[in-house]
Amino acid sequence: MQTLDRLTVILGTGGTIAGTARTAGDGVGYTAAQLRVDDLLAAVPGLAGQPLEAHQVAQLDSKDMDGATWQRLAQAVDEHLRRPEVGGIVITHGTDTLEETAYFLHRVLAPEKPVVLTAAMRPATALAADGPQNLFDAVQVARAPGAAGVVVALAGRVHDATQVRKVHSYRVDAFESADGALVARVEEGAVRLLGRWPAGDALGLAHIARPVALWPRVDIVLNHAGADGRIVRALVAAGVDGIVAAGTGNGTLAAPLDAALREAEAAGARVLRSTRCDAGPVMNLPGQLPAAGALSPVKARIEMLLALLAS
Ligand SMILES: NC(=O)C[C@H](N)C(=O)O
Repeated sequence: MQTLDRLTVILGTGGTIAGTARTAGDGVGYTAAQLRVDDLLAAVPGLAGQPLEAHQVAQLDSKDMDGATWQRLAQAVDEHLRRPEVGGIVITHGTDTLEETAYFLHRVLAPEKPVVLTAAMRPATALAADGPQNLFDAVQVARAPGAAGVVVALAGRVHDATQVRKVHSYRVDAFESADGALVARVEEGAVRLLGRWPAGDALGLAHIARPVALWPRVDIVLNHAGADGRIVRALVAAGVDGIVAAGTGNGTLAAPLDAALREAEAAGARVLRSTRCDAGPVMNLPGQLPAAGALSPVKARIEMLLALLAS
């Protein structure tokens, strides 16, 4: 049973939450000069005196997130969660690929203790930085009785790793859950549960232990007006192992793209149809390439990568 005085471990990975702005009015997230996770904690007076421990796992703009950093992060999360005195983990991350890291950790670790990813849309030195409040909220989520699984806490809302997407390039509340279903809200430091904490079956760290240079190659191809099969054929020639097609609507594909994907499948590549729409599932229909269900293209890519790692 979780008690309120258990330790929360904060793992820093970089992102705009750790970024410094060029000028006080720069609200876009210049991240070249990055603050360490201890500096981020020091900027949140409300966290003083709480049982926290901070470690720097990476220091990058999350557009540059990669498999090796995921391996290191999953390893660190697993190690800290095994410590009986640790009640939960907070990960500070960039917003750009946050939903991918959250989904990856969910599928690999499916932790019983809470793992809360948080971020900021504005740099730490912006006039009205959002990082300190998000970090404070994330710690409250990690310490909330009953909290579990991989979630994302940002702008007072708590999202399930499987549902969350970045939907806005600039707004402070840049994330949404598919169909609007939130796990919880954070109000004045209190966590109000609205849904369920995420749960699932963990694949385990051994599943991703292969050196990243030997991981299968999975790419995403977009359907659009005038799309043809040239990119797909180039990918097959380059030795791609899997292709996620971000289709239109319910995963529909222009005829030449569909034909090229079927050729890729016949040549041995795994193929999945997802949708470029912001929400909604892609249904499996007779005679069509396999569907990714409710997974967004980037999460379907992770799912395929993990499936191919098993083979
Ligand atoms: N707001 C942000 O965090 C954006 C930044 N480029 C990142 O993902 O690291």
